[in-house]
Amino acid sequence: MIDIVDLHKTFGPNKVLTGINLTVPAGSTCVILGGSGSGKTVLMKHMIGLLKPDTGKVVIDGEDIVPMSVQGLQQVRRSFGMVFQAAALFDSMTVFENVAFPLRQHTSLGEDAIREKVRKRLDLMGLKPEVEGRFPADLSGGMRKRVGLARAVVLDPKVVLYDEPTTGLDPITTDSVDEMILTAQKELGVTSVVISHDIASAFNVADQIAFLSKGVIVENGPPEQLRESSQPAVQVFLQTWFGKN
Ligand SMILES: Nc1ncnc2c1ncn2[C@@H]1O[C@H](COP(=O)(O)OP(=O)(O)OP(=O)(O)O)[C@@H](O)[C@H]1O
Repeated sequence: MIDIVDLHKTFGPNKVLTGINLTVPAGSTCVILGGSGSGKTVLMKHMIGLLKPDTGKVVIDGEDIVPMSVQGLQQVRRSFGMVFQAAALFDSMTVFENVAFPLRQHTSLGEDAIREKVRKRLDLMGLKPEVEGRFPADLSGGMRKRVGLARAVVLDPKVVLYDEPTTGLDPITTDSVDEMILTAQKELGVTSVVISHDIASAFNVADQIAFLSKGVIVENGPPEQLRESSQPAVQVFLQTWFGKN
């Protein structure tokens, strides 16, 4: 579904990505792990064409998006759902209107069809119809995340990108966000890319973990492979994490 080939990106003197190769098969979940400033967000922005690489390819569903025009990219972005660290809901809109928003923007569905679709997605994320009329400020952090994911998947995307979805959450809420990511994968068959520095969560949800360090992916494979990695950068990261917990 996603194939990144020899991607390089420099900002002035700062060589952020220096030859990234990454394949994410359709329907699987890839977690991109790495320390602060290692280039995770920059890599994710290339996947939706928000940044253009200096060199390299970003193939999404068989098409290289690097040479695409703005219109072409808009089309490709329709097949992506995004979940941000802060749920990024519209505070002045109800839960229902937040989830309905992409349908109103990008489809010509009638009110009944919109209602049905919104209900289905809220239900999938474990949210009862009673919350539809509430505003984001009245929801817990975990519920806001659920609404954010319901909105991200309302247009039936092929890929969902999660930008540090568990940062700053307590352990129980983190577990429920992990569950939600697994539900979206299982029930909707989406391909997921999760940017994270939360190892516990990465091990919970990943089919594949790619570890980014100094501009390249130094380890890439199932979670067990990361645990047994002999790469110094991975070992330091794991030790720091397990020392902390
Ligand atoms: N638009 C930009 N212009 C210049 N430099 C940038 C830009 N975007 C990112 N960078 C630089 O690229 C490097 C990687 O940043 P990035 O945000 O991808 O890190 P990250 O791994 O996501 O970190 P964190 O976990 O802290 O969010 C940093 O040195 C950052 O300053």
